[in-house]
Amino acid sequence: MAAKVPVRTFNNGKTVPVIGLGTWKSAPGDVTEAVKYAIDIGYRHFDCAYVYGNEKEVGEGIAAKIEEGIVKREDLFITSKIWNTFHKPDLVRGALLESLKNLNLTYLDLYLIHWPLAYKEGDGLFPEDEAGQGHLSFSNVDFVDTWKAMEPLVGEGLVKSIGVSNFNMRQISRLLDSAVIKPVTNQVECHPYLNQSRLKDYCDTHGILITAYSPLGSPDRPWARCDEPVLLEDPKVLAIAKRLEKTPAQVLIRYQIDRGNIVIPKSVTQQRIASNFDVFDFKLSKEDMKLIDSFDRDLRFCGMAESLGHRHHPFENNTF
Ligand SMILES: NC(=O)C1=CN([C@@H]2O[C@H](COP(=O)(O)OP(=O)(O)OC[C@H]3O[C@@H](n4cnc5c(N)ncnc54)[C@H](OP(=O)(O)O)[C@@H]3O)[C@@H](O)[C@H]2O)C=CC1
Ligand SMILES: CC(=O)C(C)=O
Repeated sequence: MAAKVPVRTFNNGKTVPVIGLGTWKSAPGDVTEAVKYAIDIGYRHFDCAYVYGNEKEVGEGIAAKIEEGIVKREDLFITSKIWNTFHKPDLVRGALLESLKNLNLTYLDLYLIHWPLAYKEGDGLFPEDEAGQGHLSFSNVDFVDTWKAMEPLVGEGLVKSIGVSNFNMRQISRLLDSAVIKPVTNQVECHPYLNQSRLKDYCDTHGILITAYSPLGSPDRPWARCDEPVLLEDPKVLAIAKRLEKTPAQVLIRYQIDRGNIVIPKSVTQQRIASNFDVFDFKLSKEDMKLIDSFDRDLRFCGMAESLGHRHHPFENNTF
């Protein structure tokens, strides 16, 4: 039997496994097998999103393992995210129902506002503006109003918890001013090159857990440039991994766990899915944590450059 994954507790008392499998860029043809294998070896947490275009295939992996009797639905923690074109309050419930249908589930454990940015409703997931120069068409919907439409979903039993993603400190503060339900997590890019220490301190103060996305530096992001540093090949990370007799990925994953974060590395490769999960037999020393903290270089790999100019862009104006 697979070992139990340690959990963290949200501000609403619900628990979340500290490590989950990311699914962005996992091809529909690969992700079902990846999810099935992950469940077999003990993963219980899966990070999904409508915009990843593979929820149906993730759901097939989950359904297969429930059918086989390996897990029950309540053993699993499934996250999805509302995409930017569905922020208008009257679209929110329908967007959730669509993800539930894709995933073949009756409820989600966690539903996130994927970005604080709203795009024009109804014209595909990346609507272009009238000039048609590849510029995105924005919507004026305020994420505070989107949040107000998400809150009733908890009472309805369609989602157990709600949270945000890619929110900066000011945006969380605005949300908290009117929220009836506090977000349980802010899912943000987080790794040694962008360790988010100030945002983390702010979130800690308000009982909001950080979920670290792209913890390995997202080497397969579609816009990666060959002149950008590769975190998994950083000689300083390699040296720590060698000294501890761990893989660089294990060190990067353990870094998040030892900071109190939740971490969601993505892989569709069985051997990596397994080794990324094999991180519960060691802990980084205080000295190594401090050393890795010092690698920060404010380097963001998922900057949402195509939405610069949006009034709710989270990373413009040097806001953390
Ligand atoms: N809320 C948001 O806006 C965002 C959320 N996310 C979420 O976070 C997840 C993780 O982030 P992501 O950007 O995918 O990037 P990660 O940092 O998790 O890196 C994934 C890449 O690393 C490779 N990899 C995985 N394990 C290893 C290993 N042990 N050794 C070497 N290479 C490895 C994978 O390859 P392979 O698969 O081929 O094995 C893949 O190319 C996403 O999948 C998604 O669920 C990510 C970005 C934005
Ligand atoms: C990967 C992802 O969630 C993005 C870019 O929004």
